[in-house]
Amino acid sequence: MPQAETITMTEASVTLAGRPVLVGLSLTLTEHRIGIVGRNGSGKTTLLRLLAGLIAPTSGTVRVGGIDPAKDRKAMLSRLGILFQNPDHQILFPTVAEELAFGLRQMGHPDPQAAVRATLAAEGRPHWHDAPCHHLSQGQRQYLCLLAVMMMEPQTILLDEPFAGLDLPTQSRLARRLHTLPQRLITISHDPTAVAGVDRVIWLEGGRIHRDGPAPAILAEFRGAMADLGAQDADADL
Ligand SMILES: Nc1ncnc2c1ncn2[C@@H]1O[C@H](COP(=O)(O)OP(=O)(O)OP(=O)(O)O)[C@@H](O)[C@H]1O
Repeated sequence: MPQAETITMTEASVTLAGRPVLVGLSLTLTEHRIGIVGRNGSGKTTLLRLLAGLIAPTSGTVRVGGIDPAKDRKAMLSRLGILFQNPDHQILFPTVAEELAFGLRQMGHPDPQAAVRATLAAEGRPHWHDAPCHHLSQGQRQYLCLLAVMMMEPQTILLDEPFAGLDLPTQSRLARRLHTLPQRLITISHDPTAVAGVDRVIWLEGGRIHRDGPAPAILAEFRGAMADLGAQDADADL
């Protein structure tokens, strides 16, 4: 797999329904493991959508390997994959095999069906092939979505709260699996545990970069600030 290309944002802002949601973000992302933390409503998911080209900046620029992700969706198939927080926002097809084949077909893969069979066999889940997606549990559906993304072998995978709604053993299994992936991972979470050990943490606050640096220092400060806010009943602004 080729090295993940640099992602850059230059003074990128997003206004939604007249409200500034992201404000003047300038970032150069080159690290292998990146965490983005922030409170509810701080703009994390909007940033992920912006990086993936699902929305365009209201002003400023976003480039993935020099390409505008909002303008060239096809070029992004091999560059960016997304694992959404809710697998049901991602799954489009009734059966596992159809779901897994879709991305490959979009990419012009010569034999998606054979690739799906091979992947399910390698995962020890050949019995999933014809299973209806809605018969899988939430954790299994999320795993299915991860498999679909992995099969497309994008350079970078964007993960939105990947551990939310999963029980502890499923979280551990997913964390181990993610850890071994050769791709660049950009993980978005309100939970500092989900991004402990990454190379770089970006802390968003009110749509702006509040802190940006090594995980131990930034996460210690983030935990402290969240504990202080929690002690103050400070959720009225959510
Ligand atoms: N389509 C939209 N129209 C208007 N406002 C929006 C839209 N999408 C998001 N927002 C607002 O933008 C802000 C940031 O939302 P976003 O979902 O990016 O935050 P988040 O950090 O991912 O939050 P959470 O942790 O709760 O998922 C919120 O105040 C939200 O209400």
